[in-house]
Amino acid sequence: MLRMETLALLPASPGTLPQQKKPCPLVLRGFRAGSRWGSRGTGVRTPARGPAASPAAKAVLSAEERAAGTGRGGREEGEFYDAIVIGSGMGGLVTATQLAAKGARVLVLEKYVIPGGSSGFYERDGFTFDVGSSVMFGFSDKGNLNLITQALAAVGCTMEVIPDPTTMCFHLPDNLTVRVHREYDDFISELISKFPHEKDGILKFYGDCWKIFNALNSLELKSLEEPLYLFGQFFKKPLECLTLAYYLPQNAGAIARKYIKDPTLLSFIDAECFIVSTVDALRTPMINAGMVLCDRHFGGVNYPVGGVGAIPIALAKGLVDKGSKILYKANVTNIILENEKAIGVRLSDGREFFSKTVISNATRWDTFGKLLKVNDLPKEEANFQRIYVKAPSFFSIHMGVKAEVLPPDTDCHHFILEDDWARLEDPYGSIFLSIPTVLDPSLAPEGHHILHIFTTSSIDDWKGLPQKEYEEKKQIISDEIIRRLENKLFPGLKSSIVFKEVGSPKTHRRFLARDDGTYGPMPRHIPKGLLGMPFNTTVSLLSHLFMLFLQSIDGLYCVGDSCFPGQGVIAVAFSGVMCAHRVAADIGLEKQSPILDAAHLRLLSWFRSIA
Ligand SMILES: NC(=O)c1ccc[n+]([C@@H]2O[C@H](COP(=O)([O-])OP(=O)(O)OC[C@H]3O[C@@H](n4cnc5c(N)ncnc54)[C@H](O)[C@@H]3O)[C@@H](O)[C@H]2O)c1
Ligand SMILES: CC(C)=CCC/C(C)=C/C=C/C(C)=C/C=C/C(C)=C/C=C/C=C(C)/C=C/C=C(C)/C=C/C=C(\C)CCC=C(C)C
Repeated sequence: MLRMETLALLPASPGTLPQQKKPCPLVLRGFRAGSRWGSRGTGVRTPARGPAASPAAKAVLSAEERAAGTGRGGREEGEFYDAIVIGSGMGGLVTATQLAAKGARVLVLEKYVIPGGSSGFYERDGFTFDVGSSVMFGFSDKGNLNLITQALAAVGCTMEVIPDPTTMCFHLPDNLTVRVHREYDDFISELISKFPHEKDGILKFYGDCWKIFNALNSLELKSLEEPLYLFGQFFKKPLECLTLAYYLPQNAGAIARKYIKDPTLLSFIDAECFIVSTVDALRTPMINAGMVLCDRHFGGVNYPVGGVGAIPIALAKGLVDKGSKILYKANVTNIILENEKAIGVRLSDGREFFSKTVISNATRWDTFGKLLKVNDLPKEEANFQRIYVKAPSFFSIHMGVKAEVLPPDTDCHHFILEDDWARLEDPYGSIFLSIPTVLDPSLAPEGHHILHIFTTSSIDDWKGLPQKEYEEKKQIISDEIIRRLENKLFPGLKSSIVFKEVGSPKTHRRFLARDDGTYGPMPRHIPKGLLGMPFNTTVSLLSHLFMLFLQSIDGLYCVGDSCFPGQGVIAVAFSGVMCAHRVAADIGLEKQSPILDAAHLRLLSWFRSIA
């Protein structure tokens, strides 16, 4: 039987998976400008809008299957797959479902008991908590960049979402408060009202973001590692592709500095970028900034009914419906190589599975440091580690509070840095706060809200502590963060807490299987935009000499936040779309040209080496 744990990030029991409405068309619920959902603060709630009776989770994974450690279809040893995906984070699931939709037979192997990784959920005392971010980009019903919506649609799934009228509220030093309204004009007017002398600069910087977003939004998004597709896009949309090529090696901070001089406004742009990349604007690729700073106004930030964890559950169900498989409690310990080609994987319990291709959704540090048993780090990996280091992990607090502690019309997402801009990137400096029950009250018992608070923290702070000191440290740091929130936003917060669970970087490492609990890669120095970020193929373990003649693919691919374009749920979804396209081409499900491939992959590899 599944052993119950009391640490954060673990569902309370198989019976307490969040329930999800039966699939229904994507619907953006209307919202009243200036007012918010429900009548928070009074304890009176709007009618439950969230989960209906049928738990989608059960459709994905029955209690018996969970106990047996298998998904549907019993034991799969001996079967041969087109692709094995290690890990069911959003990156892995999008790859798997896209491949299944193209007709491939896929096996997803997930170490944990439910799908989703950092986009998973857990339940406690009637609260349904998102493990990671509750800020969902790419989840609208328009354009080409709604990649979450498209990923669900590819396997016949749709979900109901709730639009967030204010995508973020910044609480910054010198009492600067900026609300990022869903309507772009409202946001820009608010920002200009705080910095009237920088009106031109503001319009130019965010104008450049729109150039990027509009170019991205006009393309059909597939693998940039597939030359037939890439040349086709250049042919169809030359200006848009050249715009993207122009911004590819640039960072947001440098562009902001071309137009803006006010140091406080530049610091605000740093904070905007920190959310996108966990580093300041000078180190944030302009393409990523353009994508996020505009999608929040174009498609908007939309929250899925039933919580973020409902997305991977729906994808896992769609995958199974397409005839592919997912196994839980399947801890991959080895990628099996034969003649320098990845041919399968071995699990910690000794089971082996074989396939044409292997795709790792584990971080690159885990993939190349633990799963691949090779003596020397492949040259491309060494190059990646030269440019990128592991971003710190997170200290997170999941709380249930009495509803009356929140003032009426409280926003859903907040970023708090009270006194000193210099503390933006310091451990425990900036605080991220999401209150998803502002949008979907059904995630908490009547009269209560969820507060999900997180801040950066390094695993080094937590290593080697005896259990008692570890618990005391969690208590001290969480008390301090709650005190800061009490001072800045919610007087009386501490006494309103009815449930609290604290996770440290060790918790993230343990439950998300991420090396040092890292949030993802961050550039060591100022990067050349996105130029150095690896795509999905891994360069052959054979000598580079062969690369012009042999396809530089050894059957192993990576997907997730340590691949182009980096951290973020929407970013890993794009990584999944790219990966699935490249793999499908390599196994004959999409068009490809081996000769062009070899030259193109070599060229991209050279670009990365000069980054
Ligand atoms: N606090 C937050 O807001 C937060 C925290 C972390 C990540 N995130 C978001 O999620 C993104 C990451 O998504 P992702 O898809 O790259 O990865 P992920 O970490 O979400 O998922 C990886 C999955 O692979 C599984 N896995 C890892 N090693 C395995 C092994 N050896 N065998 C079997 N399964 C294994 C893990 O259990 C996990 O489910 C981040 O960039 C970030 O945007 C958010
Ligand atoms: C190839 C070559 C060389 C060239 C060519 C040119 C071209 C064509 C190019 C193209 C390109 C492309 C297509 C690109 C794309 C890109 C993309 C899609 C991107 C995306 C991105 C995204 C991102 C980054 C995202 C992110 C997000 C995030 C991170 C989020 C987060 C959140 C959080 C943390 C939460 C917060 C909270 C609070 C505050 C509460």
